[in-house]
Amino acid sequence: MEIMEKIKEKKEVKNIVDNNQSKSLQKIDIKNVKVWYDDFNAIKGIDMNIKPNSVTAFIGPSGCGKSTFLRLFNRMNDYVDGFKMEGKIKIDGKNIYKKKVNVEELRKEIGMVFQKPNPFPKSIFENVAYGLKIQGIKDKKFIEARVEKALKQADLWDEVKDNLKKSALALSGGQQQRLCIARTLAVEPSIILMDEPTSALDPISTAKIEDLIFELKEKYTIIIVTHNMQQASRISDYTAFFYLGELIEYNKTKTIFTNPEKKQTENYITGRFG
Ligand SMILES: Nc1ncnc2c1ncn2[C@@H]1O[C@H](COP(=O)(O)OP(=O)(O)OP(=O)(O)O)[C@@H](O)[C@H]1O
Repeated sequence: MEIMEKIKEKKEVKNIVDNNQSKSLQKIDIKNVKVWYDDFNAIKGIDMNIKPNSVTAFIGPSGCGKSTFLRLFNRMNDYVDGFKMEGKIKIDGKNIYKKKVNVEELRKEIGMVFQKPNPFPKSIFENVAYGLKIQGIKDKKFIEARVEKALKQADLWDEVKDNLKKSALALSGGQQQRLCIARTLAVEPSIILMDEPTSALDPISTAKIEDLIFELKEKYTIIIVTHNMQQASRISDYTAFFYLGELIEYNKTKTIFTNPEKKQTENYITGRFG
């Protein structure tokens, strides 16, 4: 091969690698997203990238649009009357609002944990196995192995392994929330959305969930809405501050909490409003 051709070929390979690298730098790519509930403009044109294997905290005063924005990623707002969205959201490079997207498939990739633990009135085992069963998986051994793995990942296995048939409703609030995390993990999503997951829990259960989030980020991309500034600064890598439907500031958590660029961010994190 001529030397010039070899150089050209090397350059092309490098370009492919660079493109792939820049793609893999973002798990979620959000472009000019706007949301309305009927005439009310709840999200006013947000651009943002979320990095894989990281924890991103959404903070901001009540009603600023954090939950609305979070629920865009698993298309949960689709069920809300009067909801309308503009803009693009790509997950792993794919536009999740394209008409042909299978929303059930999308939700396998994106788990969600809510403010109040919401186990089903079923046994501990059935709660964790639920997502696998509705996917049509019947292999008992496979399901048992996944349930055990998910309960271990959620740091609940040791507490429940001898009582898997017990009702999930008999667990404490903190245990129920870890069960809900296990239920989410059992279907092996790549993103976990958490909407104030510890606001109904006592400090010890909160600490357990925070430790868990920290461990889970090795394998998952986690986005957490929180009103607790200490929590955001303890567990997140990146923090996004929202106000009145706009993304005011988004940066490394350390920067947001030690040296924010905007006065509004500083006022919020120091408790001067919100
Ligand atoms: N289903 C809905 N129908 C109409 N308006 C809604 C609906 N859900 C939210 N909104 C409005 O959209 C705005 C953003 O609400 P959202 O719940 O996303 O805010 P938030 O920042 O998560 O608030 P909080 O911290 O109190 O949970 C608010 O003004 C709210 O009243």
